[in-house]
Amino acid sequence: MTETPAQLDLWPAPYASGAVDATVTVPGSKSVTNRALVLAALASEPGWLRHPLRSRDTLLMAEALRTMGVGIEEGVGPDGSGERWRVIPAGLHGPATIDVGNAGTVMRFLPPVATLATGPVRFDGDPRSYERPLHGVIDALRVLGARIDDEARGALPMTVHGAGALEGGPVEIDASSSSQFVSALLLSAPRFNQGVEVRHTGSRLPSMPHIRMTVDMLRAVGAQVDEPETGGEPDVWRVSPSALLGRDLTIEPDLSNAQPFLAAALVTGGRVTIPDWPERTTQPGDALREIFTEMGGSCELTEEGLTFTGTGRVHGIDVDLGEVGELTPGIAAVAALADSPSTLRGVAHLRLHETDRLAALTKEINGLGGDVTETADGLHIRPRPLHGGVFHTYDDHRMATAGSVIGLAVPGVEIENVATTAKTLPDFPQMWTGMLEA
Ligand SMILES: O=C(O)C1=C[C@@H](OP(=O)(O)O)[C@@H](O)[C@H](O)C1
Ligand SMILES: C=C(OP(=O)(O)O)C(=O)O
Repeated sequence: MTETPAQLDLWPAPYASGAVDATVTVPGSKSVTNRALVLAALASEPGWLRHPLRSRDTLLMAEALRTMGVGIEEGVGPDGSGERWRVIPAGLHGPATIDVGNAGTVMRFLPPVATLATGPVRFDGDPRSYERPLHGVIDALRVLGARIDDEARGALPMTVHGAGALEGGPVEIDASSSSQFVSALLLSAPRFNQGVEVRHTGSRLPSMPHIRMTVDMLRAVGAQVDEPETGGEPDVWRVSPSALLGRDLTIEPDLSNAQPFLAAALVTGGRVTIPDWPERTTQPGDALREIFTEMGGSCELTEEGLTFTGTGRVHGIDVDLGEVGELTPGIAAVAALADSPSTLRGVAHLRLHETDRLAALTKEINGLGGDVTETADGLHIRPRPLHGGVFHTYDDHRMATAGSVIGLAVPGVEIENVATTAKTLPDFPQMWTGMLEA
């Protein structure tokens, strides 16, 4: 049956009649929260997470760890200091069933953890999770000594038969389809008998800042990591076996979720401040300072946070986004509103993200009158006058926020299933309207 508009869940994206001027507090980073949960669960003593992100992806991670025996007490700190979760490690056990949703971090980071549990741990998730690459993790874990039943061969659903320990040691993987393969193996490696030596053998390795984030967070809990950027062999990471410390960790705001708000300043010629923007960070969203400046704005990092100011003019950009792939939908949205063409390169692997992001962006921007073509590894975007219409999101949070950016500048854009932003930013619609009312 074909879907009629009446059956769609449509959210009229607010149009900005003038320049936005707002301060927007952005919740914690998905990538940092889910790494912190895994590392705290594998530690030898309890730990705390301050300001963790509470969203679908992080609640799935917390629930999965609980199912294997970890204690996670969600709560708020005293005197309105915000969300504060206590993680109490325990002997990991099956039988357990883990719902990964469509969270790359859950489907990739937890199979190595499950090898350390006693008993079978079943992994299942949204239909899209069956299509997302997982072979790098499955094949590597087998080489390192794990028993896995993957009836779909290299994909979900599957069962990891945890033996309470994993031998570990050297392994080669091709992580060109997802950096999360490398991060997954490194995060659990201190608990493998021999630790791990991961050698990436493929061509490109995307999302390097996310691998740096993994290495930094491992070191912060006491792990010993050798890696290419501090003098190690290229494309080789080594983690030694060791106990991990329970820490009291403050989670940074999610800079990729700050993107639509910064984009709002850029496309309306306004000003947006994001408090608590870290001075130093491994989050890929930090690259927005440079990318959005090149596209026509300017930014300043002060004690108040990052203030981004637009001029009302938006320029196209030619940029390799391989390191910061998750920023692509938001950059494409801004590029569609620019005064010159853009070429976004280095992001072929986005075809296997929450949805095929290259196809989805092309179809939806063109559906509003745009002129976008897919290239082998990205998008070519020639700005055209856009008109209103339905912007489909394909269960992809970043499609919903990208469409909302276009809606600021184009009257009559309706976002289908804006609730999909719950994956990483459940309050997005309220935050967006709040920004415009400020
Ligand atoms: O490790 C992480 O937290 C992430 C790594 C990246 O994945 P890919 O390397 O698969 O793109 C990124 O796109 C994703 O949003 C989060
Ligand atoms: C690719 C993304 O998520 P995941 O962690 O599910 O891979 C993303 O958030 O843009």
